Amino acid sequence: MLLSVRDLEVGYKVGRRIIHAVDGASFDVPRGAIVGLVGESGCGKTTVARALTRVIADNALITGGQMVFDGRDIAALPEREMNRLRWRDIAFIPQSAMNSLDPVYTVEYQLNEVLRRRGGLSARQARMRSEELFEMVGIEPGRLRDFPHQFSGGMRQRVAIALALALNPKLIIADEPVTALDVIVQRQILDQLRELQSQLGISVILVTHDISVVAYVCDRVVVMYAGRVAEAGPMAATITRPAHPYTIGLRNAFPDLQGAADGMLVPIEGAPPSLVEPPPGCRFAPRCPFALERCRLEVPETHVLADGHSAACHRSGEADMLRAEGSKTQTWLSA
Ligand SMILES: Nc1ncnc2c1ncn2[C@@H]1O[C@H](COP(=O)(O)OP(=O)(O)OP(=O)(O)O)[C@@H](O)[C@H]1O
Repeated sequence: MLLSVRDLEVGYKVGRRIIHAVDGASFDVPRGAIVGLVGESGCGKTTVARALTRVIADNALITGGQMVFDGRDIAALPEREMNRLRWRDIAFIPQSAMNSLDPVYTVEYQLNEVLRRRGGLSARQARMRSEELFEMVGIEPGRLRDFPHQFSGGMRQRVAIALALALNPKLIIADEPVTALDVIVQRQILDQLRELQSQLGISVILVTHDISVVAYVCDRVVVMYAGRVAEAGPMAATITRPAHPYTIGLRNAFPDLQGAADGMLVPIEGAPPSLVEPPPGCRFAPRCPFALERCRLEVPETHVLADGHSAACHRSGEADMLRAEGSKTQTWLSA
């Protein structure tokens, strides 16, 4: 396993309150796999992604858990060692990657910053590597001297991928890499990411709210809800045989996916709970059509359903019924 996250807790201090943005999240990233971290806005995906690089907001605090990357716990590494890990071992493509390229400098200058300052390459080596990287992501090397605004959105995303690949990391974390792009360009970028990932044997964590992106490109999926992992497993098994009502509901919100409710778009009514004072039991219980009294009171354990597939639901033993009922529109309308 390249990365094992266990019981991760990250909070944000706002005044005298703590927002428990990630509250006991556990998941694994195998070597050479693309893992989708999926869930609706505010569930803590970006917080997890940033905790993994330890580039977190000033008011954020990692308060518990482990993130064992290649045998070392990121949470416990001194900042100096962590800094050595960034770009070289773990590269992060932030959510606003397309706009985060500095408009004042050419793309080559920005690649040089990573290659020379971080990687210690000579000017000549950096030039050669930049050309190689551009070829890898399908951009004509002659365009290295262009400024970010001279590239289209999709091309800028490719540049961001080239930048992430610069020092041959073992893991790339990409936060919503295709969200702002139209569907055709999305597919091209995802195809490219997949191709590079398999060529180079790296692992990718792809953060997205869009489960159809996960279905298109990921090997595994981790479904987050309100700061916790609801369900995790191999992509095909989790999408076709989800066992957590939230995953079933999420699938219904993307009607193109196989198994979605009557082929119609059915949103999950309501909103996620407060992360300042989350409900005591299952966090999805207030919106769950299958919730029992117990669900409102007791935090569900994570149940292993099959090899590498698990769900944190008191009723995961009744998964066949949950799937059958959960794929009916009516179930969600009357919740
Ligand atoms: N710097 C911050 N200070 C206070 N609260 C924050 C901060 N950053 C994030 N949060 C809160 O933490 C929770 C998790 O946010 P996070 O950005 O990780 O979610 P997300 O699933 O990535 O959502 P999105 O897709 O909208 O970015 C949210 O309730 C959010 O409002």
